[in-house]
Amino acid sequence: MANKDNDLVRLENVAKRFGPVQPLKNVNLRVGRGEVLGLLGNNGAGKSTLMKILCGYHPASEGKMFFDGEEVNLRSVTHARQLGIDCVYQDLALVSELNVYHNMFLQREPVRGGFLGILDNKRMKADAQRHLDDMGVNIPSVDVEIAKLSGGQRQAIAVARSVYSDARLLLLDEPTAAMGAKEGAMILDVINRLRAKGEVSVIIIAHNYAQIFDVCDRINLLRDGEIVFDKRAEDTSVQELTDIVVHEYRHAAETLNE
Ligand SMILES: Nc1ncnc2c1ncn2[C@@H]1O[C@H](COP(=O)(O)OP(=O)(O)OP(=O)(O)O)[C@@H](O)[C@H]1O
Repeated sequence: MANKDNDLVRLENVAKRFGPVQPLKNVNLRVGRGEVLGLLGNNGAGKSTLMKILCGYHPASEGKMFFDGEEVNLRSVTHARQLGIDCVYQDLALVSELNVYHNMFLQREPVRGGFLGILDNKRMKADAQRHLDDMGVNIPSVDVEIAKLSGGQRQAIAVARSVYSDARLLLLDEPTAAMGAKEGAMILDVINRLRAKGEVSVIIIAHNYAQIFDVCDRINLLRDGEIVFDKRAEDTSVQELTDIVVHEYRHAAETLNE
C-alpha cells in the first residue's frame, strides 16, 4: 500500500467530459516524490487529457487533485507552474531566435548594477553551461540559437530549463516521439539523471514502452477512462507490457467493430 504522505501528486476519482465525449471516467493516480511514472494507453485513451488536467490547462469535470498534501483547484497553466507543475512542450517552451543561455533564463534574467542594471550575460552563460553539463545535455555551445539545434537537444534544454526554474512535477508528453535513437537516448539519460537525484517527480507518456521501461519507477495503463494497471517497474517486464499493448490493440479493434 502506497504511503499517501509520500505522494507529491494524487488524483482521486477524476472524470473529464467534453460534451458527449468522456475520455476520463474515474482516474485514480499517484506519483511519489522523486518518482518517474510511465503512462501507457492506446490512441485516444485520454493520456493527453489527463496531462492537461494535471498542468492546469483543462479543469476536471469531477474528482479531486492533491499536490504536496493539499487539495488544489488549478485555475490555469500559470497557477500550476507557480506550484511547481510544468508541462514540457518541445516546440512551445523555447524561443527559436534566442540562444541557449537566454532561453534557460527566459523571464528570470539576472541583472547587475542595481535598478537600471544590464543583463548579466557572463553569469547567465556560466550558470546555463554548468546546469546543462550537470544534466548531461550535450550541445555544441550555449551561444548557439535554439533554431539551430536538433529536436532532441531542444527537448533536453526544455526539460533542463523546467528543472532550473524549480519545477517539482514535470509532465512529458511523448518526449522522444519523432526522434532518432541517439536523440531519444539523450532525453532518457536526462530523465535518468533526474531520477537518480530524486528531487523532481516525472510523468512520461510514451508509446515506445520498451524505451521508457528503463527510466520509470512505475508504470500505469489508462484504458476506457480508468487506470487499469499499476505496477512498479521491477515487478513487471517488457514482455508483460508487450502482452498488454497487444491486448490493448485487440480491445480497441473489437470496440471499433462493435
Ligand atoms: N478539447 C477536446 N474537445 C473534445 N474532445 C476532446 C478534446 N480533447 C480530447 N478530446 C477527445 O478525448 C479523447 C482522448 O483524447 P487524448 O488526446 O487525451 O488521447 P490520448 O490518449 O492522448 O491519445 P494519443 O495517444 O492518440 O495522443 C479523444 O476521443 C479525443 O478526441
